[in-house]
Amino acid sequence: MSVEVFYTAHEHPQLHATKPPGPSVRCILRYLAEGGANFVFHILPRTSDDALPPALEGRVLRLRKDLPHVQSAKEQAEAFQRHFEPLFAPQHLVQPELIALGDGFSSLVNASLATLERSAGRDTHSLSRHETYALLLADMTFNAPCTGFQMKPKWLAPSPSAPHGAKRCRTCALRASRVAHQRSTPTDAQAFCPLMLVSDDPRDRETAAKMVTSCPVLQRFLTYDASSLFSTLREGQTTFDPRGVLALTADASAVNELCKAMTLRDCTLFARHTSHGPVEARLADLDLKQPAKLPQWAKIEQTLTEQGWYTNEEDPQHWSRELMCQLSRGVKGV
Ligand SMILES: O=P(O)(O)O[C@@H]1[C@@H](OP(=O)(O)O)[C@H](OP(=O)(O)O)[C@H](O)[C@H](OP(=O)(O)O)[C@H]1OP(=O)(O)O
Ligand SMILES: Nc1ncnc2c1ncn2[C@@H]1O[C@H](COP(=O)(O)OP(=O)(O)OP(=O)(O)O)[C@@H](O)[C@H]1O
Repeated sequence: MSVEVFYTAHEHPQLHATKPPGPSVRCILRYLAEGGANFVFHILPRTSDDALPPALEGRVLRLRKDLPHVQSAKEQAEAFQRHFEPLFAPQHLVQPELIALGDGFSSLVNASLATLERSAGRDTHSLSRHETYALLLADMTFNAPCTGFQMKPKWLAPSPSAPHGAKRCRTCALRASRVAHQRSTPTDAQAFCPLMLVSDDPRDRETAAKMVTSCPVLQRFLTYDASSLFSTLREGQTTFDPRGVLALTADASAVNELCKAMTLRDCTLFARHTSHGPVEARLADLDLKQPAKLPQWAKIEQTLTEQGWYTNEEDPQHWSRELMCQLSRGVKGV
């Protein structure tokens, strides 16, 4: 699905649905992917003879979905700057930049999205007609000879809500419960325990790395060089959520901290490298989660505990010995 739009930068960068008065650059938005909360588009020149304006070169456009739990692009950018940018080195982040949207932009893109075959469950999602901004992000896709990967590190420490003697971390427990119901997400398909990424034993880290990528350089990066990045992620997850959602007080600042921890538990790591170049690794999708999700997070913890997923004591009909999780091997990883 592609749609033609117009870029101007008179006062500030802006994308228009129709040609505005004065000079503008035509460009093409091509659907790349979508998650639960956002659409992502490649930005291309109109023809191979045209060039993109420097501000759009090497960028993708992220447009937020019209869903109640999704913040506006401006709120996303502000929350990123306030809460997450200070935690990581700039070279390890995908920095969002705001770009304004002209009248009719969302309707134009929505009409194009309607022509696209999208995954069931998400095919009704559309752009908010009231949104006036989108985000420009570094394009982290990669093409040969460049190799790369995208993965979610997820929960790098055991859930503080899990019962004593848990044999599964939050990610492994949720994966096991979904497998029992014949469900699997891309995170489940990663098929390693996140605690392995932060294990003291490099052999564990290497095993996880091999599940992420077949590229030896990127495996080495994940096993050794990414350790401080994963440690910072884990520290944020545990510092902002020391007691777990079930022990949460109504205190607004505790709720906000939990939302930060949950954001750090659901971000994406992109990494890539060319044959002789260094590895470029950046965290993305650091959109502050919203308190509206609290009941859902609490429900997940309750279910994982009550149905025995944490302790590997699930219903015999679904039971299988946990082999993947570090906790089942008696390794704490924290
Ligand atoms: O609850 P989880 O751990 O399964 O995480 C959800 C993710 O599932 P995953 O396990 O990574 O496949 C889920 O990812 P998918 O849609 O399955 O790719 C979303 O990221 C969801 O966040 P949001 O509702 O889009 O804000 C994520 O929800 P929360 O991070 O708000 O819990
Ligand atoms: N900067 C980027 N460069 C290349 N591809 C990207 C980039 N950002 C996102 N994508 C692609 O678009 C997909 C959806 O983007 P994103 O994770 O931002 O959406 P989301 O709705 O916030 O996701 P989630 O469902 O995890 O909440 C990603 O999984 C990835 O494949």
